[in-house]
Amino acid sequence: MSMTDHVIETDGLSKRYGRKLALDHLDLRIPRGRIHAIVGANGAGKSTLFRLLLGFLSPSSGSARILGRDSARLSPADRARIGFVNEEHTLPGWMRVADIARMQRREYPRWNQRAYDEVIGHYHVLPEQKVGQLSRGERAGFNLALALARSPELLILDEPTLGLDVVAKRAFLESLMYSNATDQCTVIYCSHQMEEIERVADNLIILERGRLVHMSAPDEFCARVSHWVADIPFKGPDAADIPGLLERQRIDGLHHYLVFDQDDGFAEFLRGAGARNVQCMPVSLDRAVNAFLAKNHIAPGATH
Ligand SMILES: Nc1ncnc2c1ncn2[C@@H]1O[C@H](COP(=O)(O)OP(=O)(O)OP(=O)(O)O)[C@@H](O)[C@H]1O
Repeated sequence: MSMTDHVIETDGLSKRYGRKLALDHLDLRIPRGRIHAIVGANGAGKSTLFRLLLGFLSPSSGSARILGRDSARLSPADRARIGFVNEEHTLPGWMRVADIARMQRREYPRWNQRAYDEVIGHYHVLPEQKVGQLSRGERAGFNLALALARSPELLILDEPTLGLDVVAKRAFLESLMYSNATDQCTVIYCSHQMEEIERVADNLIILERGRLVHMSAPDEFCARVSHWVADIPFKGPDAADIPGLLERQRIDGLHHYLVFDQDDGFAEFLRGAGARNVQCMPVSLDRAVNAFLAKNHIAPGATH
């Protein structure tokens, strides 16, 4: 482990695919412990970042370290400290659940049977079932049970609930959140599902076109976005004049504004623009992140 105790450290990390710059001088530091969510629009560079961190791709420039090791030179022993679950859940369909668990128990010296039993206990998975017979949700749970039982120091979950129904998503999140095994490791959770992130994440990391644009606790981020409703006759102020504007809409004759980093001064601004009634409302994380991502030209400095 490095002196700084960051599980992930990138310095000026860039990845270019031909003319496309997928990661753009990314400086990211993720501290050890807790659950960190990485979010970003499609194509923001999340999968590229994971591939670079795990050494499956080489950077165009800059460097990446994972658990204090250079990503480009990970040994099998380093890899054994890292768990990775994605939506593909690639296990041989013809093998039985019990046989895979037995094989992994032998293969991984830090195997934690209690963690395995605890997580798999959330699912109706029978040991004699073949992987190919499991439902998508059961397969996701089985993968999570295996990943946590290997006692990783770092567990990367890349869209692990993609394609699962609401019940299966909830089962997955609960088995993750209530597992004692997660106390011992740092979890990186990558998802487009904000309600999941709201429930599990301690830290929210937002990537936009290969750059880090925000990092803070999710509720701190939410508190910086506010929703204002104003009763303004006629068309209201021009978008270019509205401070911190992320999104605006006109619904039933009322003007709705989602704005970033605005305080009571914004009410004054709206009154100055002719508003008779002004109301401010809190915003869900889903709404806040999506409005933030939809608005390209506002990119506040990342907070560490
Ligand atoms: N092998 C490749 N060749 C060319 N361009 C690529 C390649 N892989 C990714 N890209 C481009 O790099 C950018 C980042 O892609 P990446 O898959 O890392 O994004 P992402 O954030 O994981 O997206 P999503 O949320 O859709 O999975 C995208 O614009 C994509 O088109």
